Amino acid sequence: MSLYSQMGQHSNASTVSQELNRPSNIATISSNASAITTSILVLILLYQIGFRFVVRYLLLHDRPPKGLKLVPGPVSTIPFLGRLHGVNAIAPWKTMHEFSNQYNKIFRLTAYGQMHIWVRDSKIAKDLLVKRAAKYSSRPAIAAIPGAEKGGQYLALNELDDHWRMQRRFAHTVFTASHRNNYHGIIQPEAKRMLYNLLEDPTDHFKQTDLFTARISARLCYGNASEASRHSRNAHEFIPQISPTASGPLMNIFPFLIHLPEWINTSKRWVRERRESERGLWVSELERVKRSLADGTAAPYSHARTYFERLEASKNNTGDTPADFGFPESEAAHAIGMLGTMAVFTIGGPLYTFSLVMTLHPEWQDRVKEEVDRVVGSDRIVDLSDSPDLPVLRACIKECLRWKPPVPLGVPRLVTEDDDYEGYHIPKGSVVHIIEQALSHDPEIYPEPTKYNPARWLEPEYPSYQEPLTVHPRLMGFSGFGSGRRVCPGIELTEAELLVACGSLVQNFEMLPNVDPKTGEKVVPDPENRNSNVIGGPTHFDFNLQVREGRAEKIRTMYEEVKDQLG
Ligand code: HEM
Repeated sequence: MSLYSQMGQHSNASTVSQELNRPSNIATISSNASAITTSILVLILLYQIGFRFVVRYLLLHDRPPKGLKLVPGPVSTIPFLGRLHGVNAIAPWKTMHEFSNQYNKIFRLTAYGQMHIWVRDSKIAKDLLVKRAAKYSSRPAIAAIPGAEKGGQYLALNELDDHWRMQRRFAHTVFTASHRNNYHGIIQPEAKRMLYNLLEDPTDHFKQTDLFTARISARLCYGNASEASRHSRNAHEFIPQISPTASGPLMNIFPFLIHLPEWINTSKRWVRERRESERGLWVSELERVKRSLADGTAAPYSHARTYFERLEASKNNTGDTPADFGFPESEAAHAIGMLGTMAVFTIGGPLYTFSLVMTLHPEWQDRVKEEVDRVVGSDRIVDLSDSPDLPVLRACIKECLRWKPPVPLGVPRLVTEDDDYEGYHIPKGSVVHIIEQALSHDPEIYPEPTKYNPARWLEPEYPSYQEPLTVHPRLMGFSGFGSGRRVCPGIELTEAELLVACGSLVQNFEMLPNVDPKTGEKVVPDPENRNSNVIGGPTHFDFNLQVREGRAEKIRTMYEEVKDQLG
């Protein structure tokens, strides 16, 4: 078909013949023709590029090398966007758990042109994250926080580079020192403060459990809890901002939205403002520690103090002092701030779940009460040294983390080299997720997995039972904290805070369901009401927190004794 006849399809025929008969228009016609030719060539070119993109990127991109196959997975019905529909945006771990039951322990799901590999088996998780750690230990970018994976801004999100190595060494050093020194005696006084505040206002439990974790975190990081509420606020905004779920910015599900201006995509402003305020907070906290070291008023221990002392010592290095951590003060603000942030909501979630299960399961509350009363008595609260004698308390805590995992889909890993695993091709650039919800609900290890049953950690007939009970059950080694190079560095701190806080709660309070004044029926909280954050927990629920007989006076006296040390 000639160009003229193509033109004729789009114009009135008589008008065209009239135009053709006019000699003065011949030049115009030929220049129009060449413009149209160019346009069509451009269109063909774009079509070619588009076609190639579709064929190569969407179809061939996922094609495995000869002899290997792709990990199986649900069919994508929306080109490029992939299989987003049908995923429960409030509780995506439920969908992934269901898919993982259909596919044999490992499946693939492409979303927005990105291959995601989902694993529901602890052996495969270990094979990939531990045995092949060199390929599976980086982190993917987060659309809503561009660049978060670079420059040592957020240890937990950083790719596997030197910033990560230096900060990971720092985290190991400060957490080991804190653990060896019983967290510098911070946890118990803070637990007494929490008990006192709950006595004053028993309906304020959500805020008080949150402040308990935020204050300990701030004191460990900076030796001072005066900004604990700001740290907590930042943590509670940070976590949805990194979540690819209903609670976070839509950009984390549809990354192209990042290109829209702030006035259209208002969550960009939310992220920017939080990051600016976070940087201000982290820098000013660090500067305060620096000033207090100079004027001799610094707390005897803080992670920030350790940073500055090492820096100072390495400047005057005589050969027998350890080297500094290698990163500048501007990065230290982030290294310390991130550790502080992570220790708020991670522990707060299970602590809140504990109140929930004690309310739902009075039989277990009675068993913990009996154990704590017998071991600890009535004149003091639980101490870390009581741990070997409190297996029932430890079992009830660990069962909270198994029953409602705080990180139900793990923290994603980026694959940095092509891999072939058991005949499956796992391409570089894929994102691997370990479905903790499925691991901790594997019926072969945890019979009747949806049932809250701490006995599975205490009685030999259960597959998860381990001896001796003076040590087990414990959180160290539990799948919920990940594995390999990026395993959670906060496990011991979690264990310590939960032991003291949960034990003290049961020692001093009864946790009961509310009663509807009209019907006289118990109002039982619904354990399915959880937020959808990547690291989550129960949403606010109501229950009746009643001080135990004879405990009110004890709580007041204990608080008076420590009030001045709280800072
Ligand atoms: C119940 C409590 C907690 C749970 C369930 C938990 C779970 C996790 C998980 C699943 C990961 C990813 C591990 C992986 O990629 O294999 C992680 C990483 C991390 N956690 Fe925790 N965590 C908890 C408490 C804490 C606490 C108290 C801190 C204190 C600072 C903390 C700091 C971190 C950091 C910094 C990372 C990143 C490590 C890295 O990427 O190298 N976590 N945590």
